[in-house]
Amino acid sequence: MAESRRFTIGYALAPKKKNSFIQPSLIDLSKGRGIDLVPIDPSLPLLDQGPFDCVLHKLYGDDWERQLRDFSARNPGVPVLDRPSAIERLHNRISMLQAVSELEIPPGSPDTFGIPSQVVVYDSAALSDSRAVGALRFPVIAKPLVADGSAKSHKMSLVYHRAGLLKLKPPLVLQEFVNHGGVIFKVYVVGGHVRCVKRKSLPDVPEEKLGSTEGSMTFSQVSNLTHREERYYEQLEDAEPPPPRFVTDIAVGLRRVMGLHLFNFDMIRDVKAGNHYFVIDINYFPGYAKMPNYEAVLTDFFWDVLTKNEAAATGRESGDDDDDGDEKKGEETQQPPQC
Ligand SMILES: Nc1ncnc2c1ncn2[C@@H]1O[C@H](COP(=O)(O)OP(=O)(O)OP(=O)(O)O)[C@@H](O)[C@H]1O
Ligand SMILES: O=P(O)(O)O[C@H]1[C@H](O)[C@@H](O)[C@H](OP(=O)(O)O)[C@@H](OP(=O)(O)O)[C@H]1O
Ligand SMILES: [Mg+2]
Ligand SMILES: [Mg+2]
Repeated sequence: MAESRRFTIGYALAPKKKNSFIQPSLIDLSKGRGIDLVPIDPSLPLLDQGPFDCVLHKLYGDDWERQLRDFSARNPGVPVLDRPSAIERLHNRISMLQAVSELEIPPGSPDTFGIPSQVVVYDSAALSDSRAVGALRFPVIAKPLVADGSAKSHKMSLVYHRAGLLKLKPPLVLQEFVNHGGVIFKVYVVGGHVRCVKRKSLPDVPEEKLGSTEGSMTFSQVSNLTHREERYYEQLEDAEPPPPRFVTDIAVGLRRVMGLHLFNFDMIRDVKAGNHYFVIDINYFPGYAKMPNYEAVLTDFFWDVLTKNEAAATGRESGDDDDDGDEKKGEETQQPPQC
């Protein structure tokens, strides 16, 4: 009897990402579907490694991008998830959120979305220039302009007053802080699969403190912190998730606009408006292991990419004519994202 076709996915990930993502449970589930996950050694030339049926990656730097370009030139039929040129816009917090402004969502939902008011500051002089920051309402969150995966790129400051800006180090983005009930909605996208989870966020700034509090507070990766207070978990539990259709529309739209398969985005709900949401962050290849049932979701995604690519290569009718093979299926089988 002929052996059934096996596929090999090469993955190039930083050690921390590899440890969290490449779990034995994912390796085993994929193996059972005929997909072998094989590490790529980033210290060796990519062209000398393989053969691969697909390359999965999250590494930074010009050298890696050049290697991927050379690899694609030599192996035009091998999908690279995702294209470095598409990932690029997520390395800058301005171009990242411009994707949200490019979305065209069909009207019909009572819920609306956008991005918070923000300005980019390139030099220290602009921090004391009222023309640059004058239109912003405080408090603001100061975020490093570059989002390059470094610890530094996650170091934020909540700044209550203009004077608090002076000690900051540009380049950064000053974004208006929005009271949102201390809960963030993280929406994980894996091809056509969308999953929304609730996570810890910064607490609201009480009305009476607005405009009166001085100074600033630094913080980092608050949504990954475990919180010991039981009351907080109740708050998280009670938070009403955004409507599934609304979340899916934004996810599908962002996927199209950005040309990416693997990302998540953070959404908060304005406590004042009640039905207005702000997208505040988009991350390439986020911590999927934190998503319930991630092994099955990723394995299904790998299978779709590989089999549709194979069908396209062998000229068979795949029943799907999009560039990456999973979009149509994703829409047809789109599960409502759960929070
Ligand atoms: N405009 C805002 N209004 C209120 N809270 C905000 C705003 N922007 C960010 N936050 C809070 O700060 C946290 C960090 O911001 P952001 O998500 O932009 O940073 P990040 O380091 O890129 O996060 P991640 O770990 O998801 O990559 C958010 O999870 C949220 O709790
Ligand atoms: O290390 P960089 O490139 O900065 O990427 C991070 C993202 O910015 C975060 O959003 C990921 O955490 P979440 O999956 O909780 O969003 C976070 O997940 P991780 O810490 O589990 O790897 C990272 O993917
Ligand atoms: Mg975030
Ligand atoms: Mg981020």
